Amino acid sequence: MGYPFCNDESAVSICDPRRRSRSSHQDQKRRLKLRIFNYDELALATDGFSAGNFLGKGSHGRVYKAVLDGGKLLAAVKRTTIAAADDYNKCSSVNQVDNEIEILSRVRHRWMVNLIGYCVDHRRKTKLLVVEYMPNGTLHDHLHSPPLVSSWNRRVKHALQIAIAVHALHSAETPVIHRDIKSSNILIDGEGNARLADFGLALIGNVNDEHLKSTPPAGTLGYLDPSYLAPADLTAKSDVFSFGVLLLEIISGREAIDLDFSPSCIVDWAMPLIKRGEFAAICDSRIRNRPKSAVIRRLAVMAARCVRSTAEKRPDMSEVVECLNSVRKISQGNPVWNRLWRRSENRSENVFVSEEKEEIHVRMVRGGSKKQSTVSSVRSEDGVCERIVTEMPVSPLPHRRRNRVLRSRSVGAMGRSKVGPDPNDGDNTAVATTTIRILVERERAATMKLGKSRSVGMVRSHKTASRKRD
Ligand SMILES: Nc1ncnc2c1ncn2[C@@H]1O[C@H](COP(=O)(O)OP(=O)(O)OP(=O)(O)O)[C@@H](O)[C@H]1O
Repeated sequence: MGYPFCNDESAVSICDPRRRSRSSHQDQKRRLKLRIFNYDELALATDGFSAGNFLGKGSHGRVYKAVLDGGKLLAAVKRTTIAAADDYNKCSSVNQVDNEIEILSRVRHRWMVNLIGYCVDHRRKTKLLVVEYMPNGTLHDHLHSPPLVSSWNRRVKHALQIAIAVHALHSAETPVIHRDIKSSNILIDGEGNARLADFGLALIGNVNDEHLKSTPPAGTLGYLDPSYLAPADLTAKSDVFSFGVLLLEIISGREAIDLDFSPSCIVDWAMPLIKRGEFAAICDSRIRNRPKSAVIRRLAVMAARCVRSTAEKRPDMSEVVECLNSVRKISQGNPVWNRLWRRSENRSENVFVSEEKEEIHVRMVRGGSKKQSTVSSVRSEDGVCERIVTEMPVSPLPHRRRNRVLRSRSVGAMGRSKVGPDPNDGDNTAVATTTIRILVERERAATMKLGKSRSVGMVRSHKTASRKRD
């Protein structure tokens, strides 16, 4: 496989080989050489892939910390085994690594974990991806592993950074749909910024391109768009759905699927509360400083809009970025912005206008003064209701037994695969919790139908999957 090269621009940069003839000069200028590593160099840099340098394990293989260039460059090396053709799981892993190289060699962004280079060693049947090293764990750790509890400001910043990265991917000259947005695919860099990682399931091209139309649905249960049932259903709005789930996770601090909650699926749990305007009930009570009511309301309504069952009605990522930008300004306490915001809060007309701009058609009913801890209701066309509650009761999230949380794994569809644990995985300790793997056979091009609960997927054939859209 030949991999074209990109430079590092502030926006996403894409090199599409199909466009090379048209803009070869421009392309030439934009290309920057990816490094081709040899195996020994990476073995040395990871101390022989030692346990001390082990960072984690994903569905494609293991990840190690590497010290390169005499200590000047820290990197993460993702190692996958090239296996026999009849090994479904490993084939799928290799396909995902190939896909990740293919996409990351064309796309770069400051809020993404970018590719530095790669190594293919046929003798050892190994492929290695060398990406930027992120020393501060995953967003999943920051949200769900006490004592790390992110502040509201930090959560909003991370949500905005990821929204910007996803928007850049969607709006690139040759768009990219990530298909696996989730908190464990967001890594935190040395400066505390959130970076989007793991492009193993991503697809590059226009949704009408043949290769996109023929790729079976894939993603992670709990984050997967329920309207993405067949290859033809794929649009950028599937990423918007996953981002909405991520936003709910950021607001609430609960997992996308958590059996200690009823309903266990975060969308089904949060939506009724948001519709009733009970924003405090979805807030992560572990954060000491309460969020401004405007912050939590805007975040919750945006999340609710992102997870709407009708894909077309979801906002696009530019709108999400715009909303999160304004939320960030409010949460940071920018005095000018706060003054403007308070003024609009005090005039129902302005609230109407601003919410209408967000395509939620609201009717504002003001009930009493703020001092009296009263509630104002804002009802949208689709039943999403906002209540501006001056005194917000905080109901703590119930105590969670960690082993009741389903750690979501990517549903691979880059190659042939099957349901069940990886038989080649001798070490399951890295995944302490239950792992769900539902894998879709490419040949059968099975479609995934999510029930109304949106949390549990089952595989259906084309014939049986009735695609009811609202
Ligand atoms: N660039 C990196 N820098 C530092 N640590 C990393 C990096 N990439 C991955 N890791 C660590 O390795 C772990 C495994 O990552 P990987 O992307 O392979 O799988 P995953 O996203 O956790 O799972 P899945 O592949 O099923 O989606 C991560 O949880 C993280 O702890």
